[in-house]
This record gives sequence, C-alpha cells and structure tokens, in this order.
Amino acid sequence: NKVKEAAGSGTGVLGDSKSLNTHFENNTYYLVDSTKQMDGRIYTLDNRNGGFNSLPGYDITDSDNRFTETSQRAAVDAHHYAGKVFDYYYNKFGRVSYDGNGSDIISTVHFDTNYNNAAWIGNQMIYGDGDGKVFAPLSGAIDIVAHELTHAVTDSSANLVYEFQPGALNESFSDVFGFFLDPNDWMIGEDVYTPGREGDALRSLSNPNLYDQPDHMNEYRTLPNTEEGDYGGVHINSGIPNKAAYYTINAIGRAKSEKIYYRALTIYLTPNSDFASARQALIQSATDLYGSTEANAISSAWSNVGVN
Ligand SMILES: Cc1cc(C(=O)NCC(F)(F)F)no1
Ligand SMILES: [Ca+2]
Ligand SMILES: [Zn+2]
Repeated sequence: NKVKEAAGSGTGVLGDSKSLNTHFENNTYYLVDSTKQMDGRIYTLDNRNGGFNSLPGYDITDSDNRFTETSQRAAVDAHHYAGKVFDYYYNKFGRVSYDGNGSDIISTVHFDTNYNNAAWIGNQMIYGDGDGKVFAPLSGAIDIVAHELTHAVTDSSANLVYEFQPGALNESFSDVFGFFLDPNDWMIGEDVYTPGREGDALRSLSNPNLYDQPDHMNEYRTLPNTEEGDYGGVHINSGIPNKAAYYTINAIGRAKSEKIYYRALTIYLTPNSDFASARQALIQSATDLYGSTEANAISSAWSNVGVN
C-alpha cells in the first residue's frame, strides 16, 4: 500500500523547533519515519513512565503534525536525532540501519521515572527523562543518541563484550561516534547534563580527568565485573581510548578518523579485543585507507596514553 509520509515539525527538549518525518493514517499523524532507503522504519514510542515490562510502549500521535506539547519534547528529539544518525551511517559509510540490513530503529522515551540514563537494550533504544537535576530528558542530546545507536552498530559488528577492556572500547567507540555527530565540542551529553549548571558534561574526550576518568594506562582502574564495578569500569576506563581518539583526530583530522574508526569497528575488532588490539586495528585500518603518516599518528596517539 502507498506509504503516507508527512513532513511534520515539533519542539525539542531545549525548546527548539525541528523537522520530523511522520506517518499519516486515519486522520492522525504518527512518529514513524518511512522516508529512509530501507525496508525498516524509524519508530519513536512512549513508555508512559513504565519499566521494561511495558516496552516497546505506545504510539505517539498528533492531530495537526505539529508535535509541540511539552510531553512530546523528548520524543521529538529522539525521532529527529535517530534520523540524523541513520543518515550519518548511510551517507558516510553506506550502512543501512544499525545492522546494515535495514532493520527497524525503535526508540522509546519516558522510560521509568526520573531515570538518569539511556541505553541500547539489544533490540531498541530507551531514554529516561532524567530527574531534572543530573539530567534533562536524555534524547535531547544528539551525541547521546549517536552514542546509543552506535552500541547497536557495535553489537552488529565487533560485538565487543561489555566488560573490562573490550567493554571500555565498546563505550569509547560510542563516545567517539557521539563526537562525530556533535563535533563542535569534545564533551558528551553536555546538552542535557545538569540543566541547572552551565559548561559541564557527562564526559570529556579532550580531558577525561575532568569527570574522573583515566587518560593514561598508569591510571587504569581495576574494578570487579559487577554492576557496582561498572563491569570492570567500562564507563571509566573508556577515558583512555577516548583520549587516544582525541589525539588521533587532532593529528589527522575528522574525515579520515571517521573512516578509520568505522573500518576498525566493522572489519577488524572482535568480541574480546583489548586496548592493544584496538591500537593495531586502527593502525591497520589507517594503512589500508591512507598510509604510513596516518598509521604513525595513531601509533603515537596510543603511545601517549600508555598503550603500545
Ligand atoms: C556511570 C554511567 C554512565 C553511563 C552512560 O554513559 N550512559 C549513557 C548515557 F547516554 F546516558 F550517557 N551509564 O552509567
Ligand atoms: Ca557533545
Ligand atoms: Zn554506552
């Protein structure tokens, strides 16, 4: 049947207006985007503050295709930014959806109550509203949306185990592609982090120490593979590969770095890759795509953080 695509608009988390690809049916507009060159669609749904057992949540509808209700703001950004991240992976690398097979991209907002987090849970994204102190609704930051959707890309490719060094690499690749989608700063999550305070962020790639992350192997945190231990410190030790990425991008530029990081993630890295393996995968990718100048810059970047 003819798909009824509509061009809508909405108000995002920060009160800004943005375009939306919506679906029109039975005199109602839905947050469903079927404009992408793939069989799958981008769906954004509302969990109405329910938990895991009410996922994937409920359709988000509007009568006039202007999603301007306060309650719709998180969904507006989740939907708009998911489309932007789809476009990035498609236009830059020819990747059709997170798995390369055009699978549906499902995002659910208003997950739980005062939930200060967002996640890829294996088949969809979930976004908390934050508690208004630590976080505003988390879909309001494109670097966070890209971070989460990159977990889906990673799971469909390198499938890095989410613990110890492979897990820290998993986290780092999500932060690095979060930077590539939001290259105006080296911070992650700044747009929704501590709405009452200016200038801070969840993490910094240029200075991981700012947010208690190591930026060198001599500060590597040995932690237990438990929830309490952040699964061996996956969100903590990611500061080390994040700093190496910062050095790399400054040395060879963003365009080449994007291609090198994508090639390493989708061709060379494997579930148990550690930091030394990532260094080698990135060097090999740089050699494949460019040459020794770029490869040497990567070797130096990782030496600067104590990985040789
Ligand atoms: C500690 C800790 C950090 C994170 C984290 O990065 N979550 C993803 C984000 F999108 F919410 F930021 N989760 O636990
Ligand atoms: Ca940012
Ligand atoms: Zn993550």
